[in-house]
Amino acid sequence: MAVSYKDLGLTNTKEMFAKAVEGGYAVPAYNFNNLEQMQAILQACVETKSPVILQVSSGARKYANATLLRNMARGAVEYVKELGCEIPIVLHLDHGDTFELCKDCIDNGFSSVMIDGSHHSYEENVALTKQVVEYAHAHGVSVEGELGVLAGVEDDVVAEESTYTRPEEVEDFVKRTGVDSLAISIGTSHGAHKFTPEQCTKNEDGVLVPPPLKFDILEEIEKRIPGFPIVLHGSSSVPMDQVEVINANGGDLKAAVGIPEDQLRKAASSAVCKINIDSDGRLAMTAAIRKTMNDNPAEFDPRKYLGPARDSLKELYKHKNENVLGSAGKA
Ligand SMILES: O=C(CO)COP(=O)(O)O
Ligand SMILES: O=C[C@H](O)COP(=O)(O)O
Ligand SMILES: [Zn+2]
Ligand SMILES: [Zn+2]
Repeated sequence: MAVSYKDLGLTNTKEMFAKAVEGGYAVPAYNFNNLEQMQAILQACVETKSPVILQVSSGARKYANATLLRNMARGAVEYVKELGCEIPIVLHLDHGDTFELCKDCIDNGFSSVMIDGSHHSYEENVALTKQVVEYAHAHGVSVEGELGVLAGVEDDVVAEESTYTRPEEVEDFVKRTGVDSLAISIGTSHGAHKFTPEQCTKNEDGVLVPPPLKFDILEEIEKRIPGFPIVLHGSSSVPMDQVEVINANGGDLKAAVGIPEDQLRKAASSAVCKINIDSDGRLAMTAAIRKTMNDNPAEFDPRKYLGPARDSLKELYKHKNENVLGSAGKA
């Protein structure tokens, strides 16, 4: 039997995005695969009074089981009430690649889905996205589409180079598909290695500084679809202090580079109203786990290393909400 997101107490993105575009901030979209990530996201967003998008990739569904994830989202709504602050919560499919997957999520309590047809031809992308929108909207569910390809691994597809979004396509795409938001490619990419050292310059401290995002493309897009909700994927900043902790405790992460926070702040103040962050959370958890295990070699209670990992993740997300996305206080 199908389960509607409304029965779980979740919301779609409609009002959430309208407020974010109007207010010049971005709603955080944090990926989760397990209990500790869920706790960290919810605690951080309640403490900062931020709306939140809980993101589930198809990999997360395989890892954690769709039924368990759905019931965790149901639990999330009750948990935030218990914490004393009712923030709007969206359960979102990240990088859906087929109609069937999107339909399955819609039938299983998701309030928002992404259909990423950007690896297909333009016309195929339009047709696939439109098909998902028709089914989703009949159920009150929001849909995110994508135009342009991000470099890196996406939907198990490896793109060596990004293809920036073509502003001249966005108006036609939005009109013909009926999507509620649009993910664009302006220089971000997935993972902890977003740029090669050759693509970067070095600042006076020897830190790699990547090329700036293509704000000219974003501006051109905004001119063509004024006020339309825009989404940025691949928006981890890859904090060097976390990378250093990982490497100092047996890790081996080389030449990791992310998107500088000032670039994201600037994007959040525009029509960009959803910013996707996953890798930074992975780094924070890994750093805390590596350090705790190294410092306490006799410890074997998972709570003793997952607990600090969760707390570090929570601090990271509070920082993002307060100092980067501007979503704090907007719930
Ligand atoms: O875009 C993302 C999820 O869809 C995550 O991006 P990062 O790898 O930069 O965290
Ligand atoms: O965009 C990808 C997200 O970071 C999710 O990653 P995943 O597919 O490994 O769960
Ligand atoms: Zn894509
Ligand atoms: Zn993504």
